[in-house]
Amino acid sequence: MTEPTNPEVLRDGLFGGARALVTGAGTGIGRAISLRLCALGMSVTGVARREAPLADTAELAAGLPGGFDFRTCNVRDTDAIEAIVAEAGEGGLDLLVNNAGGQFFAPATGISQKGWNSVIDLNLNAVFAVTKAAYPYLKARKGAVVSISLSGVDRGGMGLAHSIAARAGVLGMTRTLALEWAKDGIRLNCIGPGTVVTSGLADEAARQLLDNLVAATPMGEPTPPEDVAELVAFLASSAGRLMTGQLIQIDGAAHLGAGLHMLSA
Ligand SMILES: CCCCCCCCCCC/C=C/C(=O)SCCNC(=O)CCNC(=O)[C@H](O)C(C)(C)COP(=O)(O)OP(=O)(O)OC[C@H]1O[C@@H](n2cnc3c(N)ncnc32)[C@H](O)[C@@H]1OP(=O)(O)O
Ligand SMILES: NC(=O)C1=CN([C@@H]2O[C@H](COP(=O)(O)OP(=O)(O)OC[C@H]3O[C@@H](n4cnc5c(N)ncnc54)[C@H](OP(=O)(O)O)[C@@H]3O)[C@@H](O)[C@H]2O)C=CC1
Repeated sequence: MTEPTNPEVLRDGLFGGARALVTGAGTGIGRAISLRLCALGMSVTGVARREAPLADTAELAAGLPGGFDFRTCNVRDTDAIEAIVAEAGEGGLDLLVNNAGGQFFAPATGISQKGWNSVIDLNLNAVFAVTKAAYPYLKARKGAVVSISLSGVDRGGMGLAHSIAARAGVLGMTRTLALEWAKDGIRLNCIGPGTVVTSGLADEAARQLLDNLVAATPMGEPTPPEDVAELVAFLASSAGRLMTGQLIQIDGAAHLGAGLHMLSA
């Protein structure tokens, strides 16, 4: 097997002088993305609601070539997140990673209108607000946007009507903005991880679901957050310079398998 990192492309210092905004940087995939970008020299501003996990990410990033600072904010608070994007953007913005997100598993008949709206707000409306607010800054530096989605967005998934609808919306937005903003040199892509073992799936109640999801993944293993981070770095690098409007599923063939989309909590 080859190493996951191609030294020709993702080499030390690659992102020196570049700046990123990563939502949901306090834990899990967002933390892994932030640390990898910092290791490659990027200055990262992380956003999440809780200060303590963000401070832990900052501690882990200490000593890496890039830098990590953070702001606490609920991405569903449009005014607050737009102000943070503007503040970060004034210093220059090369990469936006829309990672904050999540949902609960429930059959559609068990999703109230409020529950639907909550998940759409978090996983679609907030992504639009952040991406639109970042536009002038990304345009100034021909930057990139990577939105973390879900494996199987184009297939559906039991118990995830709200989340799949939101992520499919983000994919449609991504493809449309890839067209509209191509003239500005801005590229936008989505990554669809399969099952990633993070704190969001760590409690006992989620354990059985996790085991079932992994068992239904053809390659039989979860996706490490570091693999997602590596793909983000690739898409942000010059190696991805002609890649835009794509959904890249990094899921051990979960989206092709017979069973994952049929599982529910
Ligand atoms: C090939 C196809 C494959 C398909 C599947 C592949 C999938 C791969 C594996 C996917 C695994 C995904 C993992 C992750 O996403 S990890 C991240 C983990 N963390 C989370 O997901 C947490 C996210 N949750 C939240 O942020 C919030 O809970 C949420 C935004 C969803 C809601 O926040 P809000 O503050 O608005 O919440 P409220 O408490 O006010 O509730 C709002 C309404 O929602 C209803 N609700 C909440 N939970 C449930 C539930 N479990 N069931 C039903 N309804 C729920 C709640 O009752 C409120 O509505 P009402 O007032 O009308 O009752
Ligand atoms: N884990 C998995 O199996 C998979 C996850 N995904 C997606 O990947 C993304 C990251 O997931 P993962 O790392 O597992 O999740 P985690 O729950 O570990 O991390 C989520 C991060 O987002 C932050 N966050 C959540 N809601 C908000 C909000 N409203 N405003 C600001 N920040 C917020 C959290 O911090 P705080 O709580 O402090 O706000 C935390 O930093 C999500 O979009 C998820 O749906 C996709 C496929 C599979």
